[in-house]
Amino acid sequence: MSLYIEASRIISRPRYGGLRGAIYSDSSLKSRPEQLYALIIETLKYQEILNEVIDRSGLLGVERTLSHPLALVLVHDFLLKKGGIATSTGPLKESILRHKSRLSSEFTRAKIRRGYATTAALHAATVTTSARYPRWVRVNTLKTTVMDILAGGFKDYTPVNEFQELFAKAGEKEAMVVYIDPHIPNLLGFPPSTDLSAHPLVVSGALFLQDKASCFPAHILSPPPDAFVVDGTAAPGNKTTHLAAIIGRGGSGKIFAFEKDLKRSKVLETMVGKAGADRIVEIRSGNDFLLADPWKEGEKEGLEKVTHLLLDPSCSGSGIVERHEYELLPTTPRPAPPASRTSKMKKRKRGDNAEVTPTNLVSKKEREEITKHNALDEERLLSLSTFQKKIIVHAMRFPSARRITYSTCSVHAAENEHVVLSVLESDVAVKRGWRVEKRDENNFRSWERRGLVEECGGDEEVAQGCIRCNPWEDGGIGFFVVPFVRDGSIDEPLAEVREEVNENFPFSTTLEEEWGGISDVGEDQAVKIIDPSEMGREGQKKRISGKVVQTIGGGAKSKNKSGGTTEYPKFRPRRLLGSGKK
Ligand SMILES: C[S@@+](CC[C@H](N)C(=O)[O-])C[C@H]1O[C@@H](n2cnc3c(N)ncnc32)[C@H](O)[C@@H]1O
Repeated sequence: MSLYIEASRIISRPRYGGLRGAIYSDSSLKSRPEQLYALIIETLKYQEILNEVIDRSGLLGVERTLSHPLALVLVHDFLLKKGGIATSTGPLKESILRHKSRLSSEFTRAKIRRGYATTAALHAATVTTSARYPRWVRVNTLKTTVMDILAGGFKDYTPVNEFQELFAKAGEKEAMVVYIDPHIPNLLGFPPSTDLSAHPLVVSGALFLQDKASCFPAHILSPPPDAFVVDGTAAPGNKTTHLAAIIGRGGSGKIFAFEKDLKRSKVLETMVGKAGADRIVEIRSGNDFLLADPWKEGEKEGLEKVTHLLLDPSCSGSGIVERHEYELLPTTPRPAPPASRTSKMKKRKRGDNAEVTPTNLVSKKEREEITKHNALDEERLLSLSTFQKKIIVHAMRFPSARRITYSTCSVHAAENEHVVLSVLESDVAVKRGWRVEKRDENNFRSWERRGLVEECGGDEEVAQGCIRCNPWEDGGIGFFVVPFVRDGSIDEPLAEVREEVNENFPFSTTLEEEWGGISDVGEDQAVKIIDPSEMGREGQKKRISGKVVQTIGGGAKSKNKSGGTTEYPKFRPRRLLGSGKK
């Protein structure tokens, strides 16, 4: 499939998150992802002027095989890319080259109407005016203060009241302005094109380039100076270092930063060092948080005392968008073919007038690939959310835990609200009294965008407790955070909770150990699956004759102790977990 057809297919289909995610996760694409990304991002950046050229040239009225998105990407490369359209021949290229003088002259007129004598002038203006969210900078209070920053290196910057004032107006350059964020203490916004990556204060770790939404979790978790804190999934360390700044140097608090990946642990170490937070953060390099055992001998003065946990696990990243990224703007309907040009057009059969969409240009095999890809997407989301739930449920078992934040840079409810609902139903949440903190109970009540009620099964209170951030319009990437709290008044005896940890985490146990000898409850007695999405390798929960039973999922495989693979039979009960009363 041509680069142009793939590009037009991507820009015309609904996208809930970032372009990079949409391209890199689509295994059905044949074009090089970087080439596709560059073509789409550049086309959409210039779409307003390109649309004007396409409209005024009457291209779509004549070339009936071109859809609007397909025309956009082709006209972009024809007019704006050095070297022009990226194929030597072919009907698509011909459909543009037939109109080359008209397109070129309309482009010149469109530039002049905007006051640009040259294409270079158009480029320069577009780079500054196309950015859609600020350059956010977190002031690291372990090293400096906002006052010092604004009175020192950034004294020439004038404060503005709204972050939108950081953006350049059409035809103007970005101004030297700064925005002091009202939601996150010590967060500053600069004009989008401000490049601070090599700034001495960034290099020294006094400033961190961190998106606004990425600062929500640590701020909402808000551990006091003497708190013992876990960051369960820490690298590269934005939130760990933010937590360290909140705890501060003066207190006796401590952060245990878990990172499973050894390479990423190195990045975390560098970041923590740069932040001046080594004395506050204990890095558990290459450690899987799911295996962290707060009851282990040696954790009496460590994990056992942890009250606050920040969980920002791997997710689909569907909320990640970039400053210069745009979506396809709606356009006017395709014009009727002009009478004077019909003679130049190929004779068309009756009923041939329907718009040719990129999908029509896709072969049957390619359509099948797209369907397969969509199924894979769903499978990927399911496996991510299974992992996300597991990590929250594990944190909820920590004996002294009182407060947890869970966050993702995903816009999918499957990784956000649905995960919240599911963990609230888990045994450990019910037994230990975990709930979603109410909107008016924490320091983030003034943030307007909350969880989606319809994705919270209509539960307004849970939805209001969740926090969402929409890509671009809220000043950055798409994000989700929820604070869970418990007051400890309905604690299960710790011994019982601990037993569940041990029961649930030997993925490498033998089948006999997993079954625990309870094999007398047959499949036909299962009446209700309580939470099918919890079915990881360890199986499903079912309500069987009034009991909640953990069973083993059909066909699931796991590594066993002797290094081989165990394939589980279908729905055999593993062990009784409780009375089933909720
Ligand atoms: C979304 S990133 C975290 C970003 C980080 N919070 C920040 O703000 O810089 C998720 C990280 O969790 C790590 N991870 C995934 N599963 C883990 C596990 N079971 N235990 C510890 N770390 C894990 C990944 O390697 C990855 O580095």
